[in-house]
Amino acid sequence: MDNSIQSTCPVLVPEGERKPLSEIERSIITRYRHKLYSKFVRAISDYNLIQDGDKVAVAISGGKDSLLMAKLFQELVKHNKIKFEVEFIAMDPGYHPDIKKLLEENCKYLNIPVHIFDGKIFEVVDRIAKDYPCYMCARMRRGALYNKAKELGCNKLALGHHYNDVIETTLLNVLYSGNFKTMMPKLKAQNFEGMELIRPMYYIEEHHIEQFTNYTGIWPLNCACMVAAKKIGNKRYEIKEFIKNIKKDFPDVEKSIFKAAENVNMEAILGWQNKGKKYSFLDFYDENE
Ligand SMILES: Nc1ncnc2c1ncn2[C@@H]1O[C@H](COP(=O)(O)OP(=O)(O)OP(=O)(O)O)[C@@H](O)[C@H]1O
Repeated sequence: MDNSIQSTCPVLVPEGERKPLSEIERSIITRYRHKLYSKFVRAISDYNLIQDGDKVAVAISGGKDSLLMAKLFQELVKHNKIKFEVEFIAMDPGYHPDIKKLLEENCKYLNIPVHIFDGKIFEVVDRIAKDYPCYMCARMRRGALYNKAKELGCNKLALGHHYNDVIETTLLNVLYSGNFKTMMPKLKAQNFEGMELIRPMYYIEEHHIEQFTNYTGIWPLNCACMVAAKKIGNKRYEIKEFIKNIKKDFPDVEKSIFKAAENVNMEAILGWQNKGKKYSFLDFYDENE
């Protein structure tokens, strides 16, 4: 892969003035309806992510994706088609005080009543997982978020992963881990009984989130990590560039990668795993002769 490609966090800094809240909220169902709100609602419906009676903890890191997700949830609650409740949660993993202030200010400006709680994850990860901080951080973060969600009486935890995260994860697994595994729109939590993780931004394209963020004039948190930042190259940014390059010759490449997980042909698969057990096509080769 080209060594000159970006291996650190891309930074999003909106060019214009911050728009009034009423304009930002209106834009979600007018200017950005097709690109954002309709796709959010469609993923919730296609994958049956939310039902009447649910209480969803919406996880906010303060980045562009989760700030938008919070506003999309508020819009959905307002529309009242599904009778469910939301709580907004943000775990402070040990952010620099200026970063934390930006998170608080953005949530206040956007009228997102967020519960910010201490996770102290950066400190622990830096101490015990110096070489692979991202993996450990993600695991600890997930646990902390589930705990908080449970404490608030929620049965679902919503994360702000989007369409491009899904595609990049699928490709990362094929290219670097030698397996075919996508990022699922929902899954049951393993260590938190009755709790489900949902990804309602599943169909939303990242460049549309960037367009929206630019339009709002809100400065999201960029690169708030205090452990891995600048220490290691991030394969995800390399994959982003890689996809961007293939897209020049094959504009539908993202759609194809996304669809691949919907169209797995079980007659052309050598092996698979299910509930921790491995299978080979040979195990079933002589069946139904
Ligand atoms: N400190 C945190 N507190 C609460 N939720 C978090 C936190 N960090 C991450 N999340 C949740 O996990 C999702 C994925 O995290 P990741 O670090 O990959 O974010 P990202 O792709 O940079 O998205 P974002 O723009 O929302 O930060 C976020 O969108 C958010 O829902």
